[in-house]
Amino acid sequence: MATDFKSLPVIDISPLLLKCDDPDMAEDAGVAEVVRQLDRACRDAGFFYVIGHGISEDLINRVREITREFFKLPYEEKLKIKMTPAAGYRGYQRIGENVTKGVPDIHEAIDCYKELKQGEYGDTGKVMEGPNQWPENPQEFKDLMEEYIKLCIDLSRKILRGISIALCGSPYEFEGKMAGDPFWVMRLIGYPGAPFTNGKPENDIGCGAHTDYGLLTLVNQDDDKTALQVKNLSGDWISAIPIPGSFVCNIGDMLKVLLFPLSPSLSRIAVDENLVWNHMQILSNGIYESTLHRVINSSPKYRVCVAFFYETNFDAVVEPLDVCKQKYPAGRKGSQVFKRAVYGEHLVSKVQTNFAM
Ligand SMILES: O=C(O)CCC(=O)C(=O)O
Ligand SMILES: [Fe+2]
Repeated sequence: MATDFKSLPVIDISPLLLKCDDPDMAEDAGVAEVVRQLDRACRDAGFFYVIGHGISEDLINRVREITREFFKLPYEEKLKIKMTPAAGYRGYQRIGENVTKGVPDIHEAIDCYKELKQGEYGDTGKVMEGPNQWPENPQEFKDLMEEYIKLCIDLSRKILRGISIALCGSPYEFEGKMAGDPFWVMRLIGYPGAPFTNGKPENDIGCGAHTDYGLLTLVNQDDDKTALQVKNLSGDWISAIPIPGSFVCNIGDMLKVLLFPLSPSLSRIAVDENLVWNHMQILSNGIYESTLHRVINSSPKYRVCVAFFYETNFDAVVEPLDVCKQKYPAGRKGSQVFKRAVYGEHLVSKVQTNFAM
């Protein structure tokens, strides 16, 4: 949390989308302005709203509505696509089955992942193999979600071109070996409404404080409940108040890891908050954040959120860039060493510990 932001910036990315297949896009004044705003947002909060993204509001709303219809079905019906290790951790989880830092989260969810070809990534990939489990009811569920996923992949790649220009001038830092064949995760999440006691809502934690572990997340949340909260430097929780038709976008640990040496004492991928950002040839005091956030649905109404996580390639080696290693060979505080992380290994360790099976 780099600053004491009090709200999250709103970025109209339409100028970036117009030019984003042009290798010289960085020279366009409209693109340069979007890049400036993305850079500011990534340094200040790690979170921003995206508008002008080209995905129709109708589709965004329909994706949430069909998810709500599924969660309204009887439990036995939902169990037909139950998530198990044998199903590659794909499918339905009941309330409390997902765990954040040892505490069960008050949500139910369907998890889907990019489908891996058999044997494509050896033993690590094997854990995640298998087709996604789509419900047969509602009928058009699978087709709608597959259409939506394609659009989210495309949009994420384009936003990352803007972030890449902000970091190093080239639009393509997150393509090729790093994220040219990106893994993705989609979580369709339902948070029960808060029960009321003595006229006051009881704030159960829908999703405990965490950072996301990929590159970029696109959150499609209900328009009429404020539940997602983002932590600022002072420790205040700032609400991501819904803006209809927008995505709440946030950067994940992988993006941050690319920029920083890691502490070996941390079991999950996280980095020292105080390190000075030093990327490529550029020296900057800016730090890109993967900011802590949590979800508390204190509304009496059921809340739906569809979170799309755009990741690196499954086998990408994510490690601080060379320039960071040269600058801090033992870590900036002397006690740290550099650690390589293979994204797929990190993911597998997360999915295996995230669920109380
Ligand atoms: O429900 C939300 O608004 C966000 C959920 C979230 O942070 C996550 O699934 O990582
Ligand atoms: Fe998250």
